Amino acid sequence: MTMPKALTIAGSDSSGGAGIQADLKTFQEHGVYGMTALTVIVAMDPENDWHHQVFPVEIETIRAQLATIADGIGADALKTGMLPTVEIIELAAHTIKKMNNQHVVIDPVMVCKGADEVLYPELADALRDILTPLATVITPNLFEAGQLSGLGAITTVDQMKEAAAKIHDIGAKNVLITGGGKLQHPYAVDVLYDGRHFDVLQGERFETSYTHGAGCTYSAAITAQLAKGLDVKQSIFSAKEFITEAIRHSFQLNKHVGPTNHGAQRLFSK
Ligand SMILES: Nc1ncnc2c1ncn2[C@@H]1O[C@H](COP(=O)(O)OP(=O)(O)O)[C@@H](O)[C@H]1O
Ligand SMILES: Cc1ncc(COP(=O)(O)O)c(C=O)c1O
Ligand SMILES: [Mg+2]
Repeated sequence: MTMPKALTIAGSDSSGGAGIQADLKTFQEHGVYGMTALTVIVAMDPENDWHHQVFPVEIETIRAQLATIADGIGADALKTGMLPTVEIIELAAHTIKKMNNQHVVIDPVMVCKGADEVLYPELADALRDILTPLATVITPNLFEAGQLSGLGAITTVDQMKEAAAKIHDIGAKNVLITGGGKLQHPYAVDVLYDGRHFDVLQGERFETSYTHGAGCTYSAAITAQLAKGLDVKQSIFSAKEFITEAIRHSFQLNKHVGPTNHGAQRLFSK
């Protein structure tokens, strides 16, 4: 048999809800064979209020992992997650161009939920200039969309549309800005712009702080559906249902963090 294959170029979240762990669990839920190039390891300090500690992987180690897939296997779709240095962003971009993949999902991770601070402020420019033009779909959250578009704080759906148009101008084919729990709105609103139309996706919104890894899970679900051959809109609409169920059934891990439930659609949907 053959299986659709997806690659994620992303970081490890030791707590298991976000990063490469979220990506692999989500690929698996979709029946997609997941492969990885690990860029950074994130650990959380239990003695220091769950402070995020970030350990980048050596560039040569990342290069070797990417060669394994780019030169040795191939992938039907790929996504990026946390990329902790400009050099690593450049390497990811170089590999994406070399692979000439039709389905490239860029999750321009600049912040970790829970930590809520910019991990590497100097990376915003590199994510905008180097990776954004390569995206079939880019999935910034509100903060990241403000950085990429140059609009700063985004607080309304109209501003999400304005930011999406600006990010499309930078070269991303489809821009999906996630409003999530941060936007003051009765629904969990995401705005999609393909250069012609705006789609406003309204999902059921849950009053919960257990949304760790939501963005990773959402972008991985889009990647998995693209790998399976769905078109961009179908992939995004399906992924929105997947993340809504994952948040409906999210749970507490400890007093600091609650991840989305990657298996929720399989476990609880009728
Ligand atoms: N409280 C919530 N209830 C329902 N959906 C949510 C909630 N928070 C986030 N989402 C959805 O989860 C997906 C990921 O968005 P977001 O949380 O903004 O990403 P990130 O984790 O990158 O900050 C989006 O579809 C968003 O609308
Ligand atoms: C390795 C890694 N990637 C990405 C993220 C971003 O997670 P989210 O999906 O909540 O935006 C985190 C957050 O902790 C992380 O540790
Ligand atoms: Mg995110």
